[in-house]
Amino acid sequence: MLIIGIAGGTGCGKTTVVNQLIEELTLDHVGVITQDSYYNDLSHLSYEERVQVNFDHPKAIDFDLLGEHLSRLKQGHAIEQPVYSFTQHNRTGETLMTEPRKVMIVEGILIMTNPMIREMFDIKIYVHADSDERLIRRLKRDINERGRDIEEVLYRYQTTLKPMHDQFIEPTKEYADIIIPNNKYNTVAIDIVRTIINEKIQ
Ligand SMILES: Nc1ncnc2c1ncn2[C@@H]1O[C@H](COP(=O)(O)OP(=O)(O)O)[C@@H](O)[C@H]1O
Ligand SMILES: Nc1ccn([C@@H]2O[C@H](COP(=O)(O)O)[C@@H](O)[C@H]2O)c(=O)n1
Repeated sequence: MLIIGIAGGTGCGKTTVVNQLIEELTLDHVGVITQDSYYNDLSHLSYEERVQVNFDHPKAIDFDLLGEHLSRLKQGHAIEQPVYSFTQHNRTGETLMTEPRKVMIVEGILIMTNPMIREMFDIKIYVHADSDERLIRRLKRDINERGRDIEEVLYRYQTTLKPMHDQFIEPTKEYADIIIPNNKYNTVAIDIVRTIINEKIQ
């Protein structure tokens, strides 16, 4: 199994890159794990308390569960990936059965901050977009798709998102084997990574 980690700041286009990569591939060969599924279970907190959580700090992620799931997939077992709700700020209680594939893609802002998880990646990719571009994309996406308003996004950006990006996420760029510049759609980089994946699944 080839495990590809795709990191980068919020709004840089990780999910879009993953969708572009798998577009022309047979889903029997490629599987996707998203870091969002591994936000800590916050069922012990009220909604008001969950809203206050810093979701951009590595401590917000259940890396033990993510590591356990990746190990099980590597051993050829299916896993139950938790389903996450951005409106509830919590896991939904549902799971998505995820089968092992020849290529597993793991994407998320913080996945390369954890040494144990980082070690599990055969290829590490960092998607880069400038911070103003990322903020614009995040505003549009969170308002349209994640039930947020402009005040919420900007408050989160100033209080946690930007400082955590600078402290934890941007420094993981140094671990990357490949950096994809993504201020504009980058079809050349997508083709290169897809070629690598295709070689593996031949
Ligand atoms: N290269 C790009 N140019 C313009 N918009 C983009 C680009 N890549 C992604 N987007 C848009 O930006 C938003 C955030 O992208 P997404 O892939 O969800 O980022 P991430 O998963 O890194 O947070 C989405 O609405 C997506 O359509
Ligand atoms: N309840 C939550 C959990 C996370 N976030 C934000 O999501 C961002 C990571 O996801 P991307 O798809 O943008 O990579 C991260 O910056 C968190 O602030 C949230 O808003 N609410």
